[in-house]
Amino acid sequence: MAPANKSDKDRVIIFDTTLRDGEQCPGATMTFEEKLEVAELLDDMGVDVIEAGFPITSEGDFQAVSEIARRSKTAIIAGLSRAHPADIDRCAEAVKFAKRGRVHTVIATSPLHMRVKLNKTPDQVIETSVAMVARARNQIDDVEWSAEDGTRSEMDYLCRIVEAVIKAGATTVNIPDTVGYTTPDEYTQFMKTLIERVPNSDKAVFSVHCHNDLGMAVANSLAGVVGGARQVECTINGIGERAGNAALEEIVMAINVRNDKFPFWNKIDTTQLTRASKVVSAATSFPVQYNKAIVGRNAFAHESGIHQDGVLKDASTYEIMRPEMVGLKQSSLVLGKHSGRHAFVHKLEEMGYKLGPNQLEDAFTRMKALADRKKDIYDEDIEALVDEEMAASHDRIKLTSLTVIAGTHGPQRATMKLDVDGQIKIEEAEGNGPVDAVFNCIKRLVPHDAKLELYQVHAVTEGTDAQAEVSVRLSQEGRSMTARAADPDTLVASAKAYLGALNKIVMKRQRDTVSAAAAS
Ligand SMILES: CC(=O)SCCNC(=O)CCNC(=O)[C@H](O)C(C)(C)COP(=O)(O)OP(=O)(O)OC[C@H]1O[C@@H](n2cnc3c(N)ncnc32)[C@H](O)[C@@H]1OP(=O)(O)O
Ligand SMILES: CC(C)C(=O)C(=O)O
Ligand SMILES: [Mg+2]
Repeated sequence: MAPANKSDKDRVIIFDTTLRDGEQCPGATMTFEEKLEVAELLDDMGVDVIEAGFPITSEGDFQAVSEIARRSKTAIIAGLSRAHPADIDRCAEAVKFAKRGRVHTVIATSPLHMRVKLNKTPDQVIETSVAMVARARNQIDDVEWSAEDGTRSEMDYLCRIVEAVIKAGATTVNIPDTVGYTTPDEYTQFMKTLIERVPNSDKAVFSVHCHNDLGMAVANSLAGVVGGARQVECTINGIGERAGNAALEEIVMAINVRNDKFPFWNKIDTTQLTRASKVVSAATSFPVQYNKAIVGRNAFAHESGIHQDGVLKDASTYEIMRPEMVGLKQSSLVLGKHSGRHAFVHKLEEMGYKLGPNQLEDAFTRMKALADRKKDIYDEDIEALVDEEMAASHDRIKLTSLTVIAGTHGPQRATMKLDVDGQIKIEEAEGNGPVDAVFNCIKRLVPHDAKLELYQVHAVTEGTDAQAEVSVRLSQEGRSMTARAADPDTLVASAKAYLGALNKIVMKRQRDTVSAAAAS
């Protein structure tokens, strides 16, 4: 039913061709089961017409279209066919199982395509179109006719052929921008002129089908609707021939968000858009570009401090739609080198940390330093960084700097600067490997007889730039102390972990001395 302030004439029929035009692009072929899964999802999310395939293509495509037709709930199931008797019959046979089926027949109408590709005169193309639409209508009530390369066709000729196919029984007339050539104002005018000049245009729904060769598929589709079309052909994630088709999620959200400019309505449940994007991406193995409108992983993510601060104060500062509208739980604040303190504090609070002003400032500085070296900062990185910050706040021995020479030509050599009770000390040491050199350096700087009982390294997150988390256990006089430290540099993490355990030993010894003195 139409929303309160809208009528049926403002309704835009959403025709999804992910399973036909989407699947046509190299590498996007889906299995039978994947096609069924995508079709079910499209049906559930309120797509009006699902173009399930091109039945003459192969036995597999015929079976997929037939099965999708059998399982269809409310959507019309369409199949594509050339303007060829065998194609039409095969298509009608496949979609006949649907509650509502559609035969979609296509033929090119541009001078170039008719002459070079079809080797037919314009009159022959009209004759064939009329015959094929009539043939389809003899088998099914719902017939769509498409003028391939429509936007490069001559207007007078297009008016003639469109009038003829509507007379022959076409219920939908599609004027594709097959090669993504048109522009928004041109396409609005094109559709307007065609609809005005074709005498029986009120007997069919006019449709747009735009390709993205110049990145204008969505803008052109909307412009075509402004020009009078009431069906939009599109695909999930904008997949399709060459640079793709108009993206369904972008069309639908543009109509929802800018209804002042596009005063139309459709039946899509927008909260399923994110899921649909993921299902199609998985089925086709086509990754979704990070900055893809609506469904890209950055579409509702903010890393810049000024933006994060704005979003925390009021999301509408930097978001023109709420993430819940497209099926996301919430927008995300990603920490990185562009982040500010507001977002950092917010993230810490979310993770259950409450730091004092000095600790917070230190942790923030270290997060920035880490972000300069590491591409992605995960919650685990923050956790490692803050835990270490809290543990290190009372340390008597602190690492100031470390340089290690490693490689195939040993011996490995470490140069280390430590702050020991406020005094800066520097030393060099060699070792049997870089870690050994680092630990030998510490022993020179802070002589001790603790034994190394455990040394363990693992990656905190994924990737070659992941932080290394090192655990070190030292034992002295029957007591063991363990410490952990994380850093993108494994040797720095090793030094910090060793010093963490050593600090614990020193602190413990200090506490024991104080309590012994108190007892005597
Ligand atoms: C703009 C679009 O997206 S249109 C849809 C494009 N999609 C596809 O092509 C995917 C499925 N296609 C296929 O599986 C095959 O191309 C088939 C089964 C349709 C045809 O295969 P073949 O018979 O081997 O022909 P082939 O694909 O090599 O050539 C196409 C033939 O169809 C003709 N043709 C092209 N478009 C049409 C049309 N709309 N109506 C009638 N004939 C057409 C061509 O002129 C050519 O005919 P010719 O052999 O007399 O020169
Ligand atoms: C089959 C038609 C509608 C098509 O995909 C195109 O012209 O791009
Ligand atoms: Mg196409």
